[in-house]
Amino acid sequence: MSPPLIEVENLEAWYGRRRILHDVDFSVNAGEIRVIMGGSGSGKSTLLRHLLGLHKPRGGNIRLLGVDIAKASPRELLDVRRKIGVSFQGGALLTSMTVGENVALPLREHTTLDEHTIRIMSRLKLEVVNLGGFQELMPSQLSGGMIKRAALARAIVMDPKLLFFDEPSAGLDPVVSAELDELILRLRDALRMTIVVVTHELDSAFKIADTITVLDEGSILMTGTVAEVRAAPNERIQDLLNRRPREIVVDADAYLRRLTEERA
Ligand SMILES: Nc1ncnc2c1ncn2[C@@H]1O[C@H](COP(=O)(O)OP(=O)(O)OP(=O)(O)O)[C@@H](O)[C@H]1O
Repeated sequence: MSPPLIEVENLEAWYGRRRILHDVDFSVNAGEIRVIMGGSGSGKSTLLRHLLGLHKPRGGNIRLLGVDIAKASPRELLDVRRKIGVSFQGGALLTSMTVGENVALPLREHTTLDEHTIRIMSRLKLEVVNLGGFQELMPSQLSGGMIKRAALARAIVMDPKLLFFDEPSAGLDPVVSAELDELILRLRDALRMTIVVVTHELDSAFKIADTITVLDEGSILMTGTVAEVRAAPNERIQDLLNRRPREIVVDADAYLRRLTEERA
């Protein structure tokens, strides 16, 4: 069996004096769709930023495609980044360029391919996401779901081994969101991509995940298959699955102390 594409050991992440992630351990194997699930503020985006090497971990290790990203040279980091696709929340297409030009951007930036090949490759990827023939439109002429799909085409235009998708369903209606789920499954099956999806949408997570990592208050409650997560006896997991709110206990003194400490 090939080694995991992502290996995280004992990851610890801080913002200033606040510890956000601790004891985070998990790995992602080739060909799987891993969903990282957790409530608001559980640390999903922080984890994603560390996985992508945008922040250095305060403790622990992250190996991405076999490279320890905290110790990697800028050249090694660039090499790893070229093999990774990322689709962030909001899509972030450049509004002054056509859809086709947006999708072609990574090829222009990272390769020396000629114009004709770049056009063919970006058109092919637009077809993969069901946007064949839309290359000449401007992003403002697309619906929310189409923008997400165009951003996905851009994320996969370099045929990445590993694709990160942050909150695919955010801002989409259920039907469009279900279409995007189908597309993610197709990328795994047809293009054999390994995909990490960060979401708090349970329906979507259960539909697309091979495995789920459940994050809560900065640590991992469990990693398992959909069936294992659904059947987990852990009370906090069941609260998340049944959308039961956490009991909010406010310690006003501790809150004020932290505020003044953070300002000091
Ligand atoms: N740049 C930052 N500086 C300081 N604290 C931050 C920063 N970004 C996030 N945090 C804090 O870290 C914690 C985890 O936030 P994070 O955005 O990773 O959670 P999340 O699970 O992605 O939440 P959501 O689903 O609401 O986006 C939160 O308490 C948040 O306030």
